[in-house]
Amino acid sequence: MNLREKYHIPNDSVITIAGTVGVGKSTMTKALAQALDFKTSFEKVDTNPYLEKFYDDFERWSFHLQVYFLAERFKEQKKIFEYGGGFVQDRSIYEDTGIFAKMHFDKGTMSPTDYETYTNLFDAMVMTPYFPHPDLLIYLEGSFDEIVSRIQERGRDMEKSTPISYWEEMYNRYTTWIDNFNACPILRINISDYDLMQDENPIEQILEKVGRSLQHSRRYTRRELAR
Ligand SMILES: Nc1ncnc2c1ncn2[C@@H]1O[C@H](COP(=O)(O)OP(=O)(O)O)[C@@H](O)[C@H]1O
Ligand SMILES: Nc1ncnc2c1ncn2[C@H]1C[C@H](O)[C@@H](COP(=O)(O)O)O1
Repeated sequence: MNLREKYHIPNDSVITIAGTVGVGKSTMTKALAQALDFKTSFEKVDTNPYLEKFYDDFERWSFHLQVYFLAERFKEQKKIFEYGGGFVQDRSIYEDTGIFAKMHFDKGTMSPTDYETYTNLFDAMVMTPYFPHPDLLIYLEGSFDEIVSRIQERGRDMEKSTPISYWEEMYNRYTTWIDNFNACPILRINISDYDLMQDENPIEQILEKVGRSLQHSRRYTRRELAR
């Protein structure tokens, strides 16, 4: 029996991993996809033509970057749909608007006109009945100090030279965002409870929780559809 069968995880599930920069989304995406024999959908950082420019000058590049990310994630979403699911996705599309675009607008590094254009585009593309939402959003959380030390350790120059206040603002916004998120079911995982780098890899404990959350959410969806 494979791990998908063991934990009752349907073959066509779409699981998205959310959380602040450096919390461990890519690491979790790889580990889960490997255990489940699912495909992965990663954010491409190295080939992003705007990201470094954005960290150099938020005001000049924030709109370009958001439109770029939206297009990339929408293409990935289409690919996931065409394959019929069976994916783990590194970061959800909801964080682009709920965290990043909003934060730059609130801080004055995205103009009101650009923000309105962006949110109109986002709503037209994503917040419709035609957009397939993930079956489960796994939210990774942990202490701010641990997350900042992971960003430093990973060593992307553009992130290392960004003031710590930026990461702190983002961290606080994530906490509020997840408490109000309702686009799909959520499973919260604290990085201090499940350390994927340990010798005793806790992936099966995570799969057990994923399986239970997926069954619960599918039962809920069926009940809602029957109403
Ligand atoms: N469980 C863990 N324990 C220790 N370090 C970790 C763990 N998970 C990830 N890391 C490290 O933290 C850094 C950020 O992880 P990453 O998966 O790239 O985060 P994200 O995709 O959320 O930005 C990387 O250097 C990674 O090796
Ligand atoms: N929507 C976004 N706006 C600004 N910056 C973003 C957005 N999505 C991702 N990013 C940045 C944050 C990090 O520097 C890299 C990759 O994110 P990570 O959380 O490490 O996967 O892109």
